Amino acid sequence: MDDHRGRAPRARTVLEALPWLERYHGRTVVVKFGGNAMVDEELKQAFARDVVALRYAGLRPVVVHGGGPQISALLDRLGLEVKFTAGLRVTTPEVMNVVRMVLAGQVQREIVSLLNTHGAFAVGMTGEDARTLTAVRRPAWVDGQPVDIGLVGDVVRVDPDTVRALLDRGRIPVVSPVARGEHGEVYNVNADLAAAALASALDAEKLVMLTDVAGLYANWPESDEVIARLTAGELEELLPTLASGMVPKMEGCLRAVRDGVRMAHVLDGRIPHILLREVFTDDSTGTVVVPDPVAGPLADIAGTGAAR
Ligand SMILES: Nc1ncnc2c1ncn2[C@@H]1O[C@H](COP(=O)(O)OP(=O)(O)O)[C@@H](O)[C@H]1O
Ligand SMILES: CC(=O)N[C@@H](CCC(=O)OP(=O)(O)O)C(=O)O
Repeated sequence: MDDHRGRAPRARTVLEALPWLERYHGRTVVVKFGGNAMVDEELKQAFARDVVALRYAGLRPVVVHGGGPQISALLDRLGLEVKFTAGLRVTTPEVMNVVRMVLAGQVQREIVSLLNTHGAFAVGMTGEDARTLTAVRRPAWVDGQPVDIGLVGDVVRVDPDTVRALLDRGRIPVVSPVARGEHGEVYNVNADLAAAALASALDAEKLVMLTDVAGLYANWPESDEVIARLTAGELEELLPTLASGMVPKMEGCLRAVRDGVRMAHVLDGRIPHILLREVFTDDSTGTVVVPDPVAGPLADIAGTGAAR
C-alpha cells in the first residue's frame, strides 16, 4: 500500500502534463538560450535535458543560442573594444571574426555536445548555412536617430527548409545567430531577433527566451516587479521606454506574435527546468506576450488569450 501511495504523486505529475502533451504534440517551439543564462555547467545540462525531453514528448524544439558575454570575454582577452549601442554590439570586421568564431566554434559546439549526450539529436548550423537567414545592415536607433554600428544585420528573409528537414528527421537544430547578406557579406544578428524571425518562419507555437532575469521588470532598475502578461499592442507602447538587452528581446517577442507565433515568453533561465515547467504545467512564470485580442464573433475561436 505504502509503495502505491509513494508512487502516486509521480503518476499525478505525468497525468497533469497530459493536456499539455496533447496540445503541443507535433508543434514547433523555438527556444532562445541566452549567453547570460549559460552561467554554470549544471544549468546547461538541465537545459539540454529539458530540450531533449520536449523532443521525446513529441514536440519539435529548435534552439537558437546567444553568447554575448562569451564574445565579450574573448574580445577582452584580445584587447578589442566591447561596445553596445541600444543593446546591439558595435561590430567592426575584426569583431565580426570573433563573433563568428565564438558563436559557431564554441557556444554552438558546446550546446550540440550537451544535447547529444542524450541521443543522436542535435545538428549545429549558422544562419549562413543553406542561406537560412538573409540580413541587411541595420543601424541602432538612439533618441530617434540612426547610429552606425557596423556589421550588424537585421533578418529580412528566412528560408526555413533546412531547419524543417532536420526537424522532420527527428533532429534538434541548434542555430547560431549569424546571417548572410544579399551579396555574401556576413552579419552579426542579435540572437533574440534571429530566434524571433525563425519562430515566425517556422510558424512556431511558442518562442521561449531564457535569460538571467525573472522576466520583463515594470520599472527596471528601480523595481523587480515582473510584468506577467502583455498583448502585442501593450508591448508596442512600452518598447520605446525599454533599455539595454531588453530592447532586442522584447522587439523580438513583438515581431514574433505579430507574425503568427501564438506566445512569446521571457523566462528566468537561472531556474533549472523552467522550460519544462512552462510547457507542461500551468505554473507559469516570467513574462508572456500574446497577440492582440481579435474583436467580434471570431474572438472565441481564435482563442488568442488562451496562454494565461
Ligand atoms: N525592464 C527590464 N527588465 C528586466 N531586465 C532588464 C530590463 N531592462 C534591461 N534589462 C537588462 O536586460 C538583461 C537581459 O538581456 P541580455 O543581457 O541581452 O540577456 P541575454 O544574454 O539573455 O539575451 C538583464 O540582465 C537586465 O540587465
Ligand atoms: C548584434 C548583436 O548584439 N549580436 C550579439 C549576438 C549574440 C547574442 O545576441 O547573445 P545574447 O543572447 O547572449 O545576448 C552579440 O554580438 O553579442
